[in-house]
Amino acid sequence: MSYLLETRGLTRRFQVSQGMFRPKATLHALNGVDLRLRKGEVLGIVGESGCGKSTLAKILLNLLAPSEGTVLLDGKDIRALGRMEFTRRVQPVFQDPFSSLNPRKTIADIVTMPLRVHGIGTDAERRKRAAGIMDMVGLPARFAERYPKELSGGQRQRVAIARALVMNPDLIICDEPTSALDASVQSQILNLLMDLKRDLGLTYVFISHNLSVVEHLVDQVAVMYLGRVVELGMTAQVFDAPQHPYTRALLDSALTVAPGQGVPDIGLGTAFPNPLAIPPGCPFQPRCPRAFDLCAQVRPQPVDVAAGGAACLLTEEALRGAA
Ligand SMILES: Nc1ncnc2c1ncn2[C@@H]1O[C@H](COP(=O)(O)OP(=O)(O)OP(=O)(O)O)[C@@H](O)[C@H]1O
Repeated sequence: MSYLLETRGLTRRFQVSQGMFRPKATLHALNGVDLRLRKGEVLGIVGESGCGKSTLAKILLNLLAPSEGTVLLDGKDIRALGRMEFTRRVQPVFQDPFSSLNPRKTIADIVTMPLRVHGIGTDAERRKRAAGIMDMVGLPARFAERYPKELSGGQRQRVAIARALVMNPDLIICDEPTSALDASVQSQILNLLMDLKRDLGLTYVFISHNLSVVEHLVDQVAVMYLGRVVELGMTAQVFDAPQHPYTRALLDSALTVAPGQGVPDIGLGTAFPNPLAIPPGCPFQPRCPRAFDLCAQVRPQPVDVAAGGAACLLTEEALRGAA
C-alpha cells in the first residue's frame, strides 16, 4: 500500500529555559507520531492548544526538523527533496490571513508568486492561471489589482487558498485555516475546501483545535494529546463511537465560535496539561474521568497506525476481555 504522506516516529524536543539559576528543561512537543495519508484523502489532526499541532504542521511543511523520525512523501524522505521540488508539491494554508499575505502586493501578485518563484509560464500565462484559480475559490476578477487590506478576512483566506492551489500541489497542509474567522465565514471557507476537495481530488492535512470543525471535511481523524496521537480512526467511527475519554471530552465540548479562541472548554477541570511535567503512566490520567489505579503507572500502547484505535488502558482491558 503506498501513501502520499507518511510519518514514522516523529518526535520533536525543545530545550526551554526555566529561569537564570535552573538548568534548561527538555520539552517533548511531539512524541512518536505515526500517520498515513492516501492521495485524495483528508486527514484531520485535532487537540487542544499545546498538544503539538503547529509543531507537526511545521515539520510536515519542512520548516522544522524533527528530533527523531521521518516524513515521507510518496515514500521519499522530505529532507532529501530539494526545496523547489518540495514547495511545488506541498503548500500551506495558515491560520491568519491577515499576516500571511504580503500587504504591499496586489492579489494577482500574491497568487502568481509561487509560479514566478518556480519560473513557470510567461507573465500573461501566470495571470491567466491566477484568474482561473481566483474564480474557482470565489474571488471576483476585479480583486486582482486590490491589496490585502481592502479585503475581508474570509476573502483573504480565499486568496491564501488560491495561492496554495496555483502550483497544483499534491498536498495542502491547512493549519487552523478558519480559526481567525467569524463563525459564518468559517463555514463558507470549510464549504469551499470541501468543494475543492471534491472537484480537484485534493489531499489535505487539516489541523484544528475543534473536533466539530473537521467532522464533515476529513476522512480520518488523529486526536492528539501532549504530543501523542491518542486516537486514530475513520471520521464516522471516531465521531459515532469515540474510544478515548479525551476524544469524548473534545466531542462534548462546546463549539468554539469566538474568533481567536484557541482552547475549547472541554470540562475536564483546571489541570491543563504541562508538557514539561508529563505524568507517568497515561499522560491524560490526571484529567481522565475514567482513570483507574493502573493508569498512573502503565503507559498505554501507542495507537497502531494501520488498525487505528485509542492509546488507552480501558481499550486494552476491553480487548483482553474480548480475547
Ligand atoms: N520553539 C519552541 N521552543 C520551545 N517550546 C516550543 C517551541 N514551539 C513549541 N513549543 C512547545 O511545544 C508544545 C507544542 O506546541 P505547538 O505550538 O505545536 O502546539 P499547538 O497544539 O499547535 O498549540 P497552539 O494551538 O496553541 O499553537 C507547547 O508546549 C509549546 O509551548
